[in-house]
Amino acid sequence: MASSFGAAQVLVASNRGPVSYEVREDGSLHAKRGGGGLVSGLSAIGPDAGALWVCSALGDGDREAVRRGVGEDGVRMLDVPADVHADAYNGIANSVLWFVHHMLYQTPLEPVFDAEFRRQWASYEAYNRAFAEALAEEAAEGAVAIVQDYHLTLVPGMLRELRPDLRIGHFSHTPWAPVDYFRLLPDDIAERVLRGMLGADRLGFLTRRWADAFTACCDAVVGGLGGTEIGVHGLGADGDFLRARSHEADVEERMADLREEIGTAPDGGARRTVVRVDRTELSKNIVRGLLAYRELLAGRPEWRERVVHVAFAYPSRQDLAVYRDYTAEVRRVAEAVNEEFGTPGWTPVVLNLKDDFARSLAAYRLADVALVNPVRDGMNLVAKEVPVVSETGCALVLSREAGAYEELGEDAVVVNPYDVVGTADALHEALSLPAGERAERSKRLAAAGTALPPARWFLEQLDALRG
Ligand SMILES: O=P(O)(O)OC[C@H]1O[C@H](O[C@H]2O[C@H](CO)[C@@H](O)[C@H](O)[C@H]2O)[C@H](O)[C@@H](O)[C@@H]1O
Repeated sequence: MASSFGAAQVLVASNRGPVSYEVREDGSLHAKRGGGGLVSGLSAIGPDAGALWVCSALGDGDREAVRRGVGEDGVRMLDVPADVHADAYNGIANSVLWFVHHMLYQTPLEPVFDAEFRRQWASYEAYNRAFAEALAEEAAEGAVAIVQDYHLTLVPGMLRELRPDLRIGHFSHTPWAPVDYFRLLPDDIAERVLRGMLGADRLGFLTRRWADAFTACCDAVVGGLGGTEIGVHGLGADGDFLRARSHEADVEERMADLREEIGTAPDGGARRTVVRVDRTELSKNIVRGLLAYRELLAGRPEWRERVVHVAFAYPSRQDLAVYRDYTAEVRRVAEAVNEEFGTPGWTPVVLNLKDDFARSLAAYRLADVALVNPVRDGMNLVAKEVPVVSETGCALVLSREAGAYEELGEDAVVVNPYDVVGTADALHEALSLPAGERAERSKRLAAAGTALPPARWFLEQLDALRG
């Protein structure tokens, strides 16, 4: 296949691919774009640029597509048995590795690594092996393979054994846990994860902080990095795409709807908007964000009727009870704020639980303040995207625990994500910034946030990997 990456063939491997399928009532298959920050980042360099993307079939629609031989050029979907995928994805990747790196365990009772965990771990190994074998089969002599994220930590080591001729990279889109937290994992598993990743020639991380944490874990658990190189590549937003997409007709339509829902202040002026857009993900800290907004309205009554919090909490990982419970809590707290403060002409929180990309872009355009307050986050692309699209320039309230803080911290209003009162104060400060200063800061945030757009982010890694 022709590639825009030069002579060597390029392969990418990730759990979630660039496309997923739905079976319609009439039995036809409908393709839609895959979701999440990783996919948005990789889409700019995937099949269209000539890379082969190996990913997993994720649901019945995808499995049906594989069975019918329906697919896109440059994408190979692996039909791993559904129970093996569920154990690997829900069980190990999202309930163990994600929790470790985001430090989400309620440690008096969790984690418990029992026989069930060991059974799921066997599936995680089988799942990783399926990827390694597919990559080994697809790769031409001397090809470059870049493996993505915590779902596939064992692939580099397995692939190295099968195909010593390849250049192998791995990129982590999550934070990396500090040594003491990483060592909650059983010793043999901690070692397997690190040795699996160290099978790569080069490992990439989103920030220096996560790269250093990984190095510290290797020093403590396996005596160092061996010959593996470490690189930092801070994935940025795709400014050109966002600017163009946010002016398409569907976004304009939704702007009109949103403007009506936001309404006008009692003096007839425009209401301010505090916007957040997240998957309903435990690490994103949506509930404390709502409590901070409540605190703002309680402690500074001058903002009542003058501000609306437009919060997007898209469905995520709903197979896991803890995510379903979190979604219910987000809804409960948003309703409680509306009940406590709402008036006939003012809904303080406009909560959106349905996935609608065009509507979130409309909210970006209307944003006066973006609220990004994760307890821990690999990067957080929303922090980088809103300043690019916001029409009047937006202020950014940003958690110091988001990877994006390393690049955007100077022009953001920075918060400790656990401090609800501090976050309420930050919201007040952001809402009160003089228009000129807000616009200036927003311009600098947009420039920093688009400094390494996805295509360059990927090319940078390829160049480094090829030496
Ligand atoms: O595939 P899902 O289980 O639905 O989850 C979606 C993605 O979540 C994580 O995204 C991270 O990657 C982003 C890009 O580098 C980063 O900006 C964000 O802050 C992270 O949370 C996960 O790492 C991906 O593998 C998932 O596909």
